[in-house]
Amino acid sequence: MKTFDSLFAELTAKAAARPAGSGTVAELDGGVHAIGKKVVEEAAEVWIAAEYEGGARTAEEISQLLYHLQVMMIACDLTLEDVYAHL
Ligand SMILES: N=c1c2ncn([C@@H]3O[C@H](COP(=O)(O)OP(=O)(O)OP(=O)(O)O)[C@@H](O)[C@H]3O)c2ncn1[C@@H]1O[C@H](COP(=O)(O)O)[C@@H](O)[C@H]1O
Repeated sequence: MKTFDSLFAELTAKAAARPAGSGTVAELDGGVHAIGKKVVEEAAEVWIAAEYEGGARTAEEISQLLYHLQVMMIACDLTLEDVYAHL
């Protein structure tokens, strides 16, 4: 099973290698403004799922929010340690 750290390693490698067809590369190329919109959209979907759609859908939406947050971290040249330092 993937973890937050292993997904971040995978996305970092994709950002460096830029394989064709990668949604991560496409999202990074969209820039911080576009990535920010995805973060806000997914955060809203977490809220709606938690309030109306049950645990399974909420978990799925949270996973998508975590993904877009990681894309934002990479776009901003932030490491896991940069974030963990504030936990
Ligand atoms: N975990 C994720 C992941 N979570 C969310 N997403 C993206 O976020 C979108 C969220 O889905 P929604 O249904 O909310 O959005 P949507 O409006 O239908 O989609 P869009 O029209 O906005 O693309 C998905 O369509 C994916 O584009 C993800 N994209 C990739 N990953 C993982 O990231 C890794 C690298 O992926 P690639 O860069 O695509 O190879 C792989 O392990 C993937 O499994």
